Amino acid sequence: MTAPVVEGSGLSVTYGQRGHVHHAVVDLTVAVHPGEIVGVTGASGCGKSTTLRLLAGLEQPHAGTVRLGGADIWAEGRTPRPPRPGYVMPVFQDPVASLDRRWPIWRSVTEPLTVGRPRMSKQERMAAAREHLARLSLDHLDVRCLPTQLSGGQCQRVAIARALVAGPALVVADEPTASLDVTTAAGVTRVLREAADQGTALVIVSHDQDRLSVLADRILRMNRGRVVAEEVLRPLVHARRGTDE
Ligand SMILES: Nc1ncnc2c1ncn2[C@@H]1O[C@H](COP(=O)(O)OP(=O)(O)OP(=O)(O)O)[C@@H](O)[C@H]1O
Repeated sequence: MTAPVVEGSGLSVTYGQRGHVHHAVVDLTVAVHPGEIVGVTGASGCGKSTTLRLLAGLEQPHAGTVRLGGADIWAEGRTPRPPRPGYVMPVFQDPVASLDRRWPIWRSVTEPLTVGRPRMSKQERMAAAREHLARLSLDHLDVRCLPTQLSGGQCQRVAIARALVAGPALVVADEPTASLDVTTAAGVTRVLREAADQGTALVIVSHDQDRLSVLADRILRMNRGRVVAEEVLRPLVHARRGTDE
């Protein structure tokens, strides 16, 4: 089996002060491998989004370690050290807030392509944005428009296109299909699965159990900050990708 893309061990996060302490995540251990889709579900407030932020290196745990690409990202203190820029791409719960309001969407979508790669012209970037947005049924959009001119569901798909465009090692997505109708959500599900088939690992938070059952290889159920159940839906995922054949 290949090395995990992300490995969280004994993670705990506590909010509040003495007397009013709230344990948002408690002793959480999880490893996600290339090409694997892990769903995280549970009641509102059980710690799903905090778990995503921990695995993305966006929040420092009060206890435990987070390894991205094998490196302990908090080893040197309060500044996370991911393996490389763009190694992990987040899709936040508020899709409008996750995009820069001043940037036309072609710029947001293709920004990850500008990091450590040959320079692309504006025309090339606009064409790449159109191509990736078309895969998410947004081919009718003018790529020069601003996020403020789009619906929440359209922004969500723009954010997903941005997250996937450069083939990151890991995508963490908070309710990526929440604002979408059934047909559009199915299209997004297909694109996320295709990304996994290309080797990207995904951690998806969702309240939608049916959607997760279709999408995920493994589902973690959380309650009061803890993983209380793990359901393996596709146990042969690593063999399927030929990593241990
Ligand atoms: N910055 C913060 N300060 C204080 N408490 C917080 C903070 N962030 C989260 N919490 C608390 O930690 C707990 C877990 O929050 P989290 O957002 O991870 O839950 P969730 O399962 O994602 O919820 P939802 O499904 O409603 O988005 C909640 O009780 C929340 O109120």
